[in-house]
Amino acid sequence: MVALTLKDVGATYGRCVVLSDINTGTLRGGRLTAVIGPNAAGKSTLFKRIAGLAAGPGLVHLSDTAKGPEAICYMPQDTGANAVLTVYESVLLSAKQGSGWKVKDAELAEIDRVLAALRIDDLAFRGLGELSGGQRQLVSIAQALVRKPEVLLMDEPTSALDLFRQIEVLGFMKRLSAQSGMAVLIALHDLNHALRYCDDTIVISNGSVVASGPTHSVITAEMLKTVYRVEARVEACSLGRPVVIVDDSIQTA
Ligand SMILES: Nc1ncnc2c1ncn2[C@@H]1O[C@H](COP(=O)(O)OP(=O)(O)OP(=O)(O)O)[C@@H](O)[C@H]1O
Repeated sequence: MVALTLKDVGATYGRCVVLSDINTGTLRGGRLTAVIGPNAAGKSTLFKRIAGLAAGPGLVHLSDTAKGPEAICYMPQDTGANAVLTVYESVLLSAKQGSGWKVKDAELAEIDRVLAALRIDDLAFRGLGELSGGQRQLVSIAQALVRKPEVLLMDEPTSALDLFRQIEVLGFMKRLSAQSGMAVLIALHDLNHALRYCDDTIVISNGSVVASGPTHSVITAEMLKTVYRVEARVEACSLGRPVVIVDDSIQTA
């Protein structure tokens, strides 16, 4: 199974240093890892750096990969809609990225399978430009999945989805990563989603990793206070699951 390790990784935009000295333990296939942190902490930049779309020092090391650099797929936060294409065409185009133009029956079957799994098969022949924000986000997930990456970097993939779709997509990603051995990193703002679905969590603040490890040990009242500046509790709900309850913001002078 694929394993991703970051050693002393940094990222810069021109002369502006946005990330520095990012070290992770080995991020293994088959697991979901949440990447959390306040706005502008550097989560998207970390994904871009891992995907080779941002410059910076350090080493992004991928082992046990069958595909080499093609193994990594980055699903951006903002998904532009090319109004000319239909959903099906856009997903097919994504599946064929980097390979020839001959389309095999197995590739078409895979597209059908992914669209059905995300319950957007009814949108297949709609134009991208006429979709809602949530529908577009689901199409972006389909575009990423048909590429069959070994490492999938999902930047706030549920931000436009309703509650039902949020838990459906995250539950689906958890089952898929366990079955396929894909390593999935998900930038999230909903910490209860991280607690429920993600095996591990990396906390980024001001361009550095301030905590990482099993999600339940990382999302604590102390971390919420220092990183997010909120008074909060992590308590078991009536079903025994840990949940974050936010009481107040901490006002600083
Ligand atoms: N292309 C760019 N050029 C210069 N600075 C950038 C660029 N993209 C992002 N930044 C800066 O890098 C910092 C980190 O941004 P990034 O998008 O990685 O944060 P984030 O943690 O994903 O935030 P959010 O939760 O708000 O999406 C911010 O200060 C941002 O202004």
